[in-house]
Amino acid sequence: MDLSFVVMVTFFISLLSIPFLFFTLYRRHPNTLPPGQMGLPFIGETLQLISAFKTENPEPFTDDRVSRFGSIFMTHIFGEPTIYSVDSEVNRFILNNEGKLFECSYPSMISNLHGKYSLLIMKGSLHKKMHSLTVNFIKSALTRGQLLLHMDTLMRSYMDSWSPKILLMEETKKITFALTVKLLLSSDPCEWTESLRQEFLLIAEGFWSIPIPSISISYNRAIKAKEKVVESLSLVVEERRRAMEEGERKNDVLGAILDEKAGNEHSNEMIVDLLVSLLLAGYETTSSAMTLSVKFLTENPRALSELKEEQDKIRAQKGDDNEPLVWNDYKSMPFTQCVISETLRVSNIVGGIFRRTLSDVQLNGYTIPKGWKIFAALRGPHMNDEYFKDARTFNPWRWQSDAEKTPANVFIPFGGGPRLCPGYELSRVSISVFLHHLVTNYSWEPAEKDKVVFFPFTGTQKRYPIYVKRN
Ligand code: HEM
Repeated sequence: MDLSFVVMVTFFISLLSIPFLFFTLYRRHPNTLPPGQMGLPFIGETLQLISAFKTENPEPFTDDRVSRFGSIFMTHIFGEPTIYSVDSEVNRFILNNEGKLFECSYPSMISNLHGKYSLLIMKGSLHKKMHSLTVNFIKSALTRGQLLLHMDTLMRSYMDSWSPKILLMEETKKITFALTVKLLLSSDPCEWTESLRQEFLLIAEGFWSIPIPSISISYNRAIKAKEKVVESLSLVVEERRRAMEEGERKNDVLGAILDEKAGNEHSNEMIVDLLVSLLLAGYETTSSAMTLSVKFLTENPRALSELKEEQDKIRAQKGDDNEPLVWNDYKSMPFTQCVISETLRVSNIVGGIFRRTLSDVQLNGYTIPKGWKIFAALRGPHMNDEYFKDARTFNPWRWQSDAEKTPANVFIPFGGGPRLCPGYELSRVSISVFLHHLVTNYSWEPAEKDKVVFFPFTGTQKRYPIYVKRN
């Protein structure tokens, strides 16, 4: 039988069964769920959400529903009835109760492309162990200084290769990829890392596509790219195991995984999935934050001049222009940190996180039944005037005066609880070093009008074309 016929039949059967399933789910707990609306059968409100997040101002999607239903409402997105929360306390509760009341549950296209041993998907004690191994390794690599040195060298050499007109988003992607590969595998940029990066671009394009290879070209390409990446990285792991047997040690994440007591018991599949998850999670996010920080600074000349003054001072204290930044330099950039926090707050690189309830859970007076999907919209509190005056305006100075007044559970661009982003400090340091070299050595201006969008990833529509000139 023709495969596409089978797919179509399956598709229509699921289409017909969704209202029934939903009706059954909803009827079991009719009065305990938050109010909301479910949109069309099967696709629910997914298209409204996507079209809002493809604009510069996605807020009306949530504002409209919050004004009618409150800060926790019910909707139907990405194939499932979902409880959508923009309430900061509820969001924090969800994050902190990971593994107890909730568990990570990304839409299938994302989880399929990650693999079952991805840090984002793994659960239980293995997740706990691998999460803390990653966090500890990154922390010590940063504070011991060797990672900062790599960053410095990489950023200078990439910036030296810039032509007068660049797409900043593409350039920052190359930089963050090279840096992550160095951190994970000690590999320097070469043909192999570039071809690996091309495969990662294809994988990322497959997120948010319909997860059926026979009807989605981008998903099909992403699956094939993932297979190539797995094959390529498996060879690296094999080779490293052999080298370690001969006594060779490398100070990178792969070395740390193989070095630990159970290192030999970890399968290649597990190690590769873990490496892939770090590359996927760190790559688009940090490069978007770098690009957007430059865009926001360009549009706020006063902020740019204050940041440049701070960075020029740091450079002036160095013996010569090639002297790399060290940890103490990073720790003496208070205004740069305000710019980074404000960029993260306004751009909401990760707009929210998906979870599933592990039992019936009480949230703000509602009972959310076991098995329901929850979306904790991290973006909601970040864009709320109650916590941030003129929340929709980029204002880095707010972090000088309001920092102590903002409750800790409100500003959470890196999530929280057991799944707190292991790359949170790494990305802040990378953005700081990037801004340092950019503002102390270059001037630039936008080459075209461009705008920020939030779907499928946060970034700019035209990848931020700029004319750039070395001073
Ligand atoms: C601006 C940059 C970044 C932002 C905004 C960001 C944001 C986040 C958020 C919100 C989460 C929580 C997801 C959840 O709870 O389900 C997360 C998790 C994660 N991030 Fe990041 N991230 C950034 C950079 C990085 C970098 C540089 C790396 C790696 C080198 C990284 C690796 C990860 C991984 C592996 C997870 C999953 C952790 C787990 O589930 O245990 N991220 N990130």
